This record gives sequence, structure tokens and C-alpha cells, in this order.
Amino acid sequence: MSVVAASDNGSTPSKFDYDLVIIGAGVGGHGAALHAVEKGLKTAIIEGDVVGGTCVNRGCVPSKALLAVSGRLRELQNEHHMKSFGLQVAAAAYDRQGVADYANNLTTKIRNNLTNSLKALGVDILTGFGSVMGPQKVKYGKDNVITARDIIIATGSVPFVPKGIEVDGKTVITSDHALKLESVPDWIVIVGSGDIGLEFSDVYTALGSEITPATDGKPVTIDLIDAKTKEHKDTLEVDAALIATSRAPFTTGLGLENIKVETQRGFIPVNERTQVIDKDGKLVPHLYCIGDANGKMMLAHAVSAQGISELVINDFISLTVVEQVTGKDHVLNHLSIPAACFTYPEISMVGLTEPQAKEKAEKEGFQINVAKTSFKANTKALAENEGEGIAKMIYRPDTGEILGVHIFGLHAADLIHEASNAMALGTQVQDIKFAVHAHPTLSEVLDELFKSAKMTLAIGLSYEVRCNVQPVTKFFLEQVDFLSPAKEPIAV
Ligand SMILES: Cc1cc2nc3c(=O)[nH]c(=O)nc-3n(C[C@H](O)[C@H](O)[C@H](O)COP(=O)(O)OP(=O)(O)OC[C@H]3O[C@@H](n4cnc5c(N)ncnc54)[C@H](O)[C@@H]3O)c2cc1C
Repeated sequence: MSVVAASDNGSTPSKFDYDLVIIGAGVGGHGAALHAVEKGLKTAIIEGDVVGGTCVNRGCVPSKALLAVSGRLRELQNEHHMKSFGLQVAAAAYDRQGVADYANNLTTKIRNNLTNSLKALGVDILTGFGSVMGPQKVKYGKDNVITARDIIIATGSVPFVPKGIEVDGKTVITSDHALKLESVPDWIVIVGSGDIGLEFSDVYTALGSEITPATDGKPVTIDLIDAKTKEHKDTLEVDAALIATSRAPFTTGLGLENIKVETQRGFIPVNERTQVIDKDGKLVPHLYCIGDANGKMMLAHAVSAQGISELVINDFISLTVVEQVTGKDHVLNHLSIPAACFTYPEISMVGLTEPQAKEKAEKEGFQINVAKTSFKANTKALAENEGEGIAKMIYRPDTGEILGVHIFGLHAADLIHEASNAMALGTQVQDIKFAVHAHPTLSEVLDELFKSAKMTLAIGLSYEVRCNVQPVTKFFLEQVDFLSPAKEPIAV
């Protein structure tokens, strides 16, 4: 590696220290680095803090550890639920520090795994704050400059705190603080009801906090102002407030002005292939931005998918001639990426909501149908005494295209993948309904959903997808319809 003076700026280097340099070792940077090395690229990753980024250190991992513990506690404390199983449980309690340690230990373990995997594969981990100095040139730490054929920015995001709110880390906190579980306030207000706010409300309620507001003499005062009229509605006095009002991209100090890139509300503009776009609308050669910093979809698995997207890697390969590019142009379909909220019960979704699908249908001139099933009829859910839940699918009855699936119920976050994979692979309802599901499993909720869809053939015949509509049968149905138009669905 050559380390040159920081003042050596601007011109395009003729040979490079690395094939690929990634700024930020969160899930996005980590995933991209592993795949780049797999493809034979000499790769470095620059990290200003600790490997693993938000997901591992301040996001998915510790929050899911806390949810796992609090979920168990909630179940054990639910006497009615336990009795229905014929179980008697002595008063369940918890040790706050023990719960905090559990989450922290898991974080450390996964962070170490990630760091070791990078080292084992020969990725250089360069420590320090990174910035782009010019085309294919990056600075990190105090004065170290390296060159790279390609650069990926994967600098992620930080909690967004609206103006006027002062975070002190003790009584007014963000998710960064809350995940350490240094206290369990009696009365806490969660500002923001996105997935982070909802998940923390699950954790705190299970651990005994009161999420609704509060009595006098408390350290935190919250004024409720009507967002539209600005009229003062109420004042709450509580022990603590968790500010969970979304995330802001972490893109300051990245030297974007050196490559004529202007952020949009802090996000780095990219095209559908995550190539960075400059202020004149032109692509910046050899520069990509993945993950929360581009704002396309602020979820760990979406970030990883962007990082390992074949297009990005193929592009590097073609440049480094490690392999021949097969000409595959893979653009990640963000609509097929599932999202989940790990509350009790879980919520998951993929694709369009019903209003979004309606809008698209009106614009493009097609019909949509909605199918619904309940967990109440699912044997496994009933055996678990968890029959509360629904699944819903929005689809095109003329083509069988699945437009969106939403699930609310036990293990919804796991169940969604059958739908998201179907959408990613373009599988249609009339095909997936033949897939066989083991009994008794929760996956039968989706099986029922697919089977309950009602299709309409192009010539106007309705039939239930429950029948075996292979191409020959379809043809037969069409003939029947042609000879003697049927008004009622025909079940075969
Ligand atoms: C409480 C919480 C729970 C979440 N739960 C889930 C979940 O269940 N499922 C899910 O899919 N997503 C979840 N997320 C979102 C998920 O964590 C993020 O989408 C994901 O971590 C983004 O990855 P990233 O690689 O883009 O950025 P990050 O993970 O934020 O990583 C960016 C890295 O870049 C480093 N960095 C930044 N700037 C520089 C610089 N200039 N130089 C050097 N290093 C730099 C940072 O230190 C950081 O390590 C959660 C988030 C939070 C906050």
C-alpha cells in the first residue's frame, strides 16, 4: 500500500493500491468486502468506529436479544396463557444487568465473528475516519491516502433527533442508549411509532415500564403540539423519553464536494445500480454508495443485498479482469425485499400496500384482488395457543402477479419469505399454490392464502385457484366459456 501526502489531490491515479476500498464496516460494507474478496479483488475496508456498524452494535442484534428475553418474560408472566397449557409458573422476574449483559455479549460475539471473517479472508481493515479526496482516492485517519479502482461508500446512519429535543443519554435517549438497558424507567414516552419505537415499546412493557404518560414531578416534560395547527394539546411529565423518530444518513465529512456530489436530505443520490450521481446528474465513475447512506431501504438485509449485488461485483470483475463478465445485469428489485417488525405478535410485509396497489392499478389499467387468511384455522398456531393473526395478499387476478403480502401473527417475520421469494422470482399465484407445505406448520397460513386467490382468465371466466389449472385445463375452461359463457366460478 502506498501512503501519500494528503495534499496530493484531484488527479486520477494510474495504478491502484486496491481494487476496492469500502468506507464503513457495517453490514453493507462487510458483505460487499467478503464478496469482493471471493471474486479475487484486493480489498480494504475503512472503519472509524467498530466493525459491524449499526446492525451489530446498536441495532438488529442487541434489539433482537432484548426482544427475545422480554418475549419470554411476557409469556412466563401471562398466567392465563400458561394455565391454558396446564402449566404453573412461579412468579417470573428478571435481573436488569443480566438482560443487558445478554444483549451486550451477543453483540460482542457477532462483532468478533465479523471482524475475524474479514481478517481471515485477507481484507485489510484500516482504522480511522474515511473521506473521498478525489476520483479513486480516499483519505483515512489523520493523513493516510490510498487509491482504489473502485470505491463503495457504506457509512450508514445515526438516530434522527428533531430540533428542540435535547438528548442527554440518561432521561432523554435514542435507541443507541436504550439498547444498553442501563435503566428500565417506570414511565417512559416513546416518540415515534416506526419499527424501532414499536419494538422498544414491546421490550419496555414486558420489563415493566408504563409506556402511556404519566404523573407530576417527573424529570422529562413533553409538550404535545398539533403538527398541523401548532396548537398546544397536552403536557406529559415522565421519567424518560426515547426518541425513535427515524434515522438520518451519516454522510457529513465524506469529502463529497471533491467529486461534485450534493446530498439530498443527507442521502447520497444513486441510480438503481447504486452508482453515485453528481450534482449535474452524471454518474461518478467508480463510485458506489450502498446501505442506509443512500436511503433506498434502511434495512440490514436490503443493505447486504445492495452490497453483494452482482452488478456491482461484476462491474469490478470486468475492470479487474478476474473473471469474464457474463453480461448479467442484475438490478435489485427493492419491492421484493421483505420488512419485519419484531413485536408481539410479529408484523411483516413485502411489496405494495393495498392503497399503493390500487393507485398502480388505476394508473396502469388493471384489476387487483385481495385474499386473506387467519391464523385461527392453522393447527400449529392453535397448538401454540397463538391463533391471533392474519395474512393478506394483494394480487392481479388476470396474471396471478403477487403485488404485496402482509402478515401479522406468530413468526410473521419468518413466514414472509415464501412470498418475497415468489415475488423476487416472478412466481405467480396459480403456480405457487401447488407448492406443498408440511403439516402442521405455520407456513400453511401462506399456503391457504395462495390457494384462496381467485383468478380471472383473460376472456372473463372466473375460477378458483383451488382447482388444478394446468395449461391444458385452462384451455378447456376457455373453450367451455366460449361455448357457454359461465357466470359462476367453475371449480374442477
Ligand atoms: C434499534 C435498531 C434496530 C434495527 N433492527 C433491524 C432489524 O431487525 N432488521 C433490519 O433489517 N434492520 C434493522 N435495523 C436497521 C439496520 O441496522 C441498518 O439498516 C443497517 O445497519 C445499515 O447498514 P449500513 O452498512 O448501511 O450502515 P451501518 O450499519 O450504520 O454501518 C456504517 C459504518 O460506517 C462507519 N462509518 C461511518 N462514516 C464513516 C467514515 N466517514 N469513515 C469510516 N467509517 C465510517 C460507522 O462507524 C459504521 O460502522 C435496525 C436499526 C436500529 C437502529
